[in-house]
Amino acid sequence: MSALIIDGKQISKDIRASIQQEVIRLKEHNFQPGLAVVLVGEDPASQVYVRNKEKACHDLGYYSEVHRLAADTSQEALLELVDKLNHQSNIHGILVQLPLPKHIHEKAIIDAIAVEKDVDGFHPVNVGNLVIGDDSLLPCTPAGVIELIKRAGVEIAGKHAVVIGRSNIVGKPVSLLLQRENATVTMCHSRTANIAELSRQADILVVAIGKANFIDASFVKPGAVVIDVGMNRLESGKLAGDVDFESVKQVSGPITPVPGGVGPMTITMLMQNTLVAAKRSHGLA
Ligand SMILES: Nc1nc2c(c(=O)[nH]1)N[C@@H](CN(C=O)c1ccc(C(=O)N[C@@H](CCC(=O)O)C(=O)O)cc1)CN2
Repeated sequence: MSALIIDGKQISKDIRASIQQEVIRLKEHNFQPGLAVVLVGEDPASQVYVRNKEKACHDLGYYSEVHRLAADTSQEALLELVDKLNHQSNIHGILVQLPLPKHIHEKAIIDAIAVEKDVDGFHPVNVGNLVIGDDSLLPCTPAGVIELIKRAGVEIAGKHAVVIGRSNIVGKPVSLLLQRENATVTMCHSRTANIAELSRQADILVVAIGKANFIDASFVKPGAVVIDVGMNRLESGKLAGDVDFESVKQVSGPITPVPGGVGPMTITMLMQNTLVAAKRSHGLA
């Protein structure tokens, strides 16, 4: 039997359609969510992501500002811009595109974003709230992973989830979110001795290790849900996930492809977070 392919593009479309309905309702009350995106430098992939964020804002009817700054912009100048956006009442979400040029201390910039406008969910207060289970803006890619699993009709509670990768932006938060959904979570990383053995125990396997095609069918229990967060650009220019999709889909249950799986959800969840931040700023959520 062939596995169900979890279509991140279609799920994204469905979520955006309901966001759009809500934005129309808010507009009737003269209220428009606003997102500011800041890009420093000319990294080609970042330029594409920022353009896609700008387009998503336009399509959904958000107010948006994109600040494109030169690669040699100083940390002080960037902090000044963040401070200005923190005080701008028509901006409810601020996103500084990562990675930043090496001379800028990423943490200093993230820490400077107002907690209630941190639609990336990277500010330490939002991370802390996630750890203790309080309401917070959730990091977009991990939130997208949970949404994909749920919309594939998979019950998370009581399952054994194995997360491969422990980054601050994916592995750690996705583990916390799975735990919040009442999964039992095992985290593996580059120093885990028996990754294959542990991942074969997973009912839900989330892979975010940054190594192209690292997971083959021998790592996967028959029927397990497989979520591939990897995005590795091969020398050929092709994009590959961390999961060898062709091999794994022969044994797995529902599985995400790359591209077209988790990736499209990142911007959709950013739009969702911006809506939540905007509504909260007006006491509506
Ligand atoms: N401030 C942030 N910076 C970065 C984040 C983030 O969440 N916040 N994530 C990534 C980049 N990113 C959004 O910013 C992003 C990455 C990938 C996709 C996506 O749709 N991928 C497609 C394939 C695209 C391609 O062909 O290159 C897919 O997987 O289908 C969207 C957004 C790093 N920076």
